[in-house]
Amino acid sequence: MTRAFLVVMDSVGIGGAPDADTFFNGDRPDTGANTLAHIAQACARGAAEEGRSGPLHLPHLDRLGLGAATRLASDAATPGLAAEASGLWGCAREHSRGKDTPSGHWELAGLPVPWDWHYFPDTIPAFPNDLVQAVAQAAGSDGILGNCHASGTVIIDRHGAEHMRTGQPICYTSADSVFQIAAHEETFGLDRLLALCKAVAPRLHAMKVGRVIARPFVGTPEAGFTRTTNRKDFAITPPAPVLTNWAQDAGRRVHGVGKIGDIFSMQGIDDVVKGSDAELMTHLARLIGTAEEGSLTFANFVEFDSLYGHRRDISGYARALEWFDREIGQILQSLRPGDLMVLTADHGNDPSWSGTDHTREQVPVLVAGRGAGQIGQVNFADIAASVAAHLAIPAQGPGRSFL
Ligand SMILES: O=P(O)(O)O[C@H]1O[C@H](CO)[C@@H](O)[C@H]1O
Ligand SMILES: [Mn+2]
Ligand SMILES: [Mn+2]
Repeated sequence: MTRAFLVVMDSVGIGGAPDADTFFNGDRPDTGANTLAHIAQACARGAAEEGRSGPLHLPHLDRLGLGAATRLASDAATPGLAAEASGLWGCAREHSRGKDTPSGHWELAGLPVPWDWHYFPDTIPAFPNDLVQAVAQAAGSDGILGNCHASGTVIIDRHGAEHMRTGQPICYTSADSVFQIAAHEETFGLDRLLALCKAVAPRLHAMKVGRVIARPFVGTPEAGFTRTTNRKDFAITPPAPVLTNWAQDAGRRVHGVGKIGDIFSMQGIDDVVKGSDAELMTHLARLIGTAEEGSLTFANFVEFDSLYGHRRDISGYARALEWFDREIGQILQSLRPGDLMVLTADHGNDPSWSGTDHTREQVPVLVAGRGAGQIGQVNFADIAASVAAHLAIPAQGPGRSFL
């Protein structure tokens, strides 16, 4: 028996999506967006010097094949990433018509999204009146604030004081199929915010809006507002069994790390640990020591995306990558013979791009524990099929194992 660790570096895209021209940030198509390459290029020209310095330094990921995968996906220059790949490496493309976290993760888990998500228009108001009424009623408020496309940090600065005064929830969306509700943890109440999201989620899911996201924050108008780690996503349940179900149905343990539980509505998942990425890394290290033979551990590290990609913070993103690389270097050393670790991503979020939304990109597929070589260009669902093949459990859906 062997174990599998599937680790998603949220939004670490490597460019080259063949359908990038059909996805947008505002009016600009995502053609040419390349999260990893553009960060590497900014670092190399000294344009990412906050809290770090010089060329992007990712020796462990690069040795697994990150630079090689990026050049395969997109032909982009990857200064600083020039190692001879010693892992099994390739790049993967997504087929679902969404560049969001659930679309990416479901497809990585073997299930391309079988429908078109509902997106709210980039207009003010963004939400239909009946939805606004329903949300206000569920919140027990006179109305809602926001009602537009926005960045989550900008909108709490804009409406935080009024929200504290009126008790109206701040509702906003993005280029993703999301309905996000921001509210103050103390004046509005965290439990009340979670209950509100849970109450309105079925209505939004029925519209094929992928997620209702609770966005709690703290602070004051004078000192400013900060979001907390108590974010919670209420996502549509995957409409068919995915990798986690395949494993559980075969009698295997399935451990979730980070937002995996939310993304899959806990389908097929035995237990989940949550926290900051630093805390999640500690949990992942612990699981490398304790995960049962034959088990699947599925982890998501979200801060690349939430703290740096959406904020268009190139230095911050580079710092996060360099931190992750150091940590994963340690983790790779503690894998046991027979263990498989796959490092990949769910979409891009190029911090050098315009707008604040995800970018349609291919993702890296970096495999430790199964020798060296080139996988080439594969599909997201092939990752699920490969993990299933490694665990010797039956797979479903369109994926084909590359192992
Ligand atoms: O700007 P914030 O609130 O971080 O929102 C981002 O987070 C959402 C979920 O990942 C995305 O759809 C994007 O809107
Ligand atoms: Mn994501
Ligand atoms: Mn995101």
